[in-house]
Amino acid sequence: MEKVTVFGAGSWGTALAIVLAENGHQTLLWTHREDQATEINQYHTNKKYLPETILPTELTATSDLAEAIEHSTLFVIAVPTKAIREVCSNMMKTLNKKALFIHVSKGIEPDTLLRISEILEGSLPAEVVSDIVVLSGPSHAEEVVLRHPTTITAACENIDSAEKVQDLFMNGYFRVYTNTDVIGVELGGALKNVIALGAGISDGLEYGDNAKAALITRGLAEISRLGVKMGGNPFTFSGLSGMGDLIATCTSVHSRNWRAGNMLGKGLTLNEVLEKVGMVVEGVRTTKAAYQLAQKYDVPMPLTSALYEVLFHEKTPKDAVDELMIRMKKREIDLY
Ligand SMILES: NC(=O)C1=CN([C@@H]2O[C@H](COP(=O)(O)OP(=O)(O)OC[C@H]3O[C@@H](n4cnc5c(N)ncnc54)[C@H](OP(=O)(O)O)[C@@H]3O)[C@@H](O)[C@H]2O)C=CC1
Ligand SMILES: O=C(CO)COP(=O)(O)O
Repeated sequence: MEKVTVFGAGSWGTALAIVLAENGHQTLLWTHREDQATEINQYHTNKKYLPETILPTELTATSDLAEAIEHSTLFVIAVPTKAIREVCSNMMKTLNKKALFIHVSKGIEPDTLLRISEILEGSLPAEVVSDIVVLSGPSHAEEVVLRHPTTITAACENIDSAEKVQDLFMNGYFRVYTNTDVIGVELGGALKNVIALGAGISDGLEYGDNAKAALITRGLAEISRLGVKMGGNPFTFSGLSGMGDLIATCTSVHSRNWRAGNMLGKGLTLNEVLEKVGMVVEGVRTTKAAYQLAQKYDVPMPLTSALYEVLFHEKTPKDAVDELMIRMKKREIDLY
């Protein structure tokens, strides 16, 4: 059995910490909120993020970052994309040993256009990183804590590190596959959130199943188009971290991104929506990054562009959909 530290006690960090603790690993959950660490240690709950869940008593929490670092050399990074740099920078005040970094965040940084593993590589000196593995796939925390069957992918160019992560997490309800295509896995996980916002908008407008199926299918086409141009393996986009996660996020009431889109489709403003969801909606910032990537790589991404206009330039969702429908005629398959 191993010692593992999970950094970030939101819904996903907590759910993964439960999986690890149930697998027999000595798991410490770090939160930047002292009151939350106390709640987890005393009451074995995390009411804000997983209100119905009782945490295993073996799972302990701390708000002391130095203690969290000291605990292990296996670090699960489970904070939102926009917090990764701050967490790394704080870690570097005490981190003086090599650790395996397993990140589970799904985003791309606007302006720098970096994926999470690239942000980690740039924020952490090589002396403290034994490897970086991304764990990503269709996996809502709310279902994992119910021990419902879940499948996910651990990706690293070094297959040994991916297999190490597979062994750490795998159990009877949490099945982990491996992949060496980090670019494809990270891009699939981040870009599906953009399309999920669109699927939520479509449902908010009550456009029905035809429209949502179109969004998922054409969304996958534009994710793959960009992803392949950026160096991802085309097959990865039809795997768990691509199509799998896209389906889960576009069709689930658990999805923060779908829920946010749904409220936008019903007419709420972006600020009202973010206030109501109360958890990270990664797709908003990633829409900006994806729009910038589409321009940088000269890849047509009409759904992403339409969403960008809705989120950042006050286009109404209905106008955006109408304009998508009357674009120039196209062939469906653009690889011939
Ligand atoms: N939820 C899910 O089912 C899944 C989520 N993911 C991904 O995992 C990542 C985390 O998502 P999720 O757990 O849902 O997010 P939540 O919004 O549920 O939780 C985020 C957690 O990160 C903490 N946090 C935010 N900023 C900082 C900071 N600067 N320093 C330290 N801690 C911080 C929050 O603290 P505070 O309470 O103070 O805000 C909170 O504990 C996202 O990238 C998401 O896309 C991936 C798969 C599934
Ligand atoms: O990535 C997720 C499930 O795999 C979580 O998606 P949401 O952020 O939309 O809830």
